[in-house]
Amino acid sequence: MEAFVYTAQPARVVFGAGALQHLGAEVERLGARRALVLSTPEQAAQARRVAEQLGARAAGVYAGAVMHVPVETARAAVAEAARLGADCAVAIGGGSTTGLGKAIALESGLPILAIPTTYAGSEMTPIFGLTEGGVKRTGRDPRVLPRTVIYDPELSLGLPPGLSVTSGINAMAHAAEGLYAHDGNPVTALMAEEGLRAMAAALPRLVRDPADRAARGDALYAAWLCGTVLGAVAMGLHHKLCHTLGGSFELPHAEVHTVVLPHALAYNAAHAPQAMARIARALGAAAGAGAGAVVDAPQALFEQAQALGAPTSLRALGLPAEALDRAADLAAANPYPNPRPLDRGALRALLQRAWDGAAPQA
Ligand SMILES: NC(=O)C1=CN([C@@H]2O[C@H](COP(=O)(O)OP(=O)(O)OC[C@H]3O[C@@H](n4cnc5c(N)ncnc54)[C@H](O)[C@@H]3O)[C@@H](O)[C@H]2O)C=CC1
Ligand SMILES: O=C(O)/C=C\C(=O)CC(=O)O
Repeated sequence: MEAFVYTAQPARVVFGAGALQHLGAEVERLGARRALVLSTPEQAAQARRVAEQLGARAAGVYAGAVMHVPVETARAAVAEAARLGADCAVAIGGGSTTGLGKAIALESGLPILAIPTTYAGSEMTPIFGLTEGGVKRTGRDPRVLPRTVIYDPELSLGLPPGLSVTSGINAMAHAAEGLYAHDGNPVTALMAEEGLRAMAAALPRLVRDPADRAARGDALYAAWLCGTVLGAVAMGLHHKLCHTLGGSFELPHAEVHTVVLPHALAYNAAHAPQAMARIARALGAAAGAGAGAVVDAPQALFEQAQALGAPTSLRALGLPAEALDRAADLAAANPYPNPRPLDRGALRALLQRAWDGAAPQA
C-alpha cells in the first residue's frame, strides 16, 4: 500500500430513528445553555418544534436560511444570535441551513449541532460557502465543522421524492469525485464506494415509497459517508462546474449536480480508470447485479437519474443557451486538481451535452 495522509474530522454522530429525542442531552453535552435554532422559511414549523423540545435551552428561532448563504443573511443571523445571547446554533434542514450555521460559527465561534434533513452532506465538512454580489466563495475552516450531528430518518420523511433523488445524487457526486481525488486514501475510498452503493440502492426505494423508513435511514447513512469524503479530500471538475453554474447562473444546487455528474465523470473516465471501476462496482452491487454488471459508470449514473425521473438537462433547469460559453470560460479559468487536464473546448462540448440532455460521452 502506498503512503497516505488522512485527517479525520472530529464530529460526534447520533444516528437512528427517533434520535432527535437526544437533542437536549446533546446540547447540554456541548456545554450550551441557549441554542439558536436555524431553518429555512419552509421548515420554520419544524424548527419551532425543535425549539419547543429544547424548552429553556432554546434562545429562539431564526428561519431565514436561503441557498448559497448570502452575506446579508449571514450578518442578520450573527446579529440575531448575539442579540439573543445564543451560545450554540442548532441547524435543522439541508445544506442551506447548515451553511447558515457555518456562517455564524465562522464569525462568532459558536458550536453547531446539525440535524440534516437532506443528503447534501454539509454537516460532515469544514467547508463553508458565502455569496456576495452574486459571487460565491468557499473555504475550509475547522470552526465551521458541526460538533454534533443528529441523523434521524424520521425528519427526512417529508423530503419530496424529486428532491430526495437529486440530493442523493449530490451526495453520490462527493463520493465519485473523492475516488479520483489527488489527496484520496484507502479509508476515504472505502467510505466513497460504500456511500455510492448505499445511496444508489436507497433512491429507487424512496421513489417507490417516500415513507419507507428503512430506505430513509440508508440514504442518511450514505449521505454521512459521502459528506465525510467531501470534507476529507479535494473535489475536481464536477464540483467546480456545479459551483460555477449554481453561483453565477443561480441554478438549483442538487439538480445541477444531478445533471452534470455523468458528463463530468465521462470527461475524466479515461484518466481515472480505478475510480470508474469502483463506481461501477458500487452501482452493480446496489442493483444486486454483482461485480462486472456495470461497465460504464457515467452511462449507468445517467440511466439511473433518468429512471428515477430526475432532470437530465441544464436546459430544463432554466439555463439559457447563451450562458454556455461563459460557463465554459469560468470553468476553464481557475486551475484546480482534476485527473484530466482542463481543455476549454472539451468543457464547452461537455456543457453542450449536459444542456441538451444527451448521454455522457468521453
Ligand atoms: N459546505 C458544504 O460542505 C456543502 C454545502 N452545500 C450547500 O448547501 C446548499 C444546498 O443544500 P440542499 O440540502 O441541497 O438544499 P436546501 O438546504 O436549500 O433545501 C432545499 C429545500 O428543501 C427543504 N427541505 C429540506 N429538508 C426537507 C425535508 N426533510 N422535508 C421537506 N422539505 C425539506 C428546505 O427547507 C429547502 O426549502 C447549497 O448552498 C450548497 O452549496 C451542499 C453540500 C455540501
Ligand atoms: O458551496 C458550498 O457551500 C460548499 C460545498 C458544496 O456545496 C459542495 C457541493 O457542491 O455539493
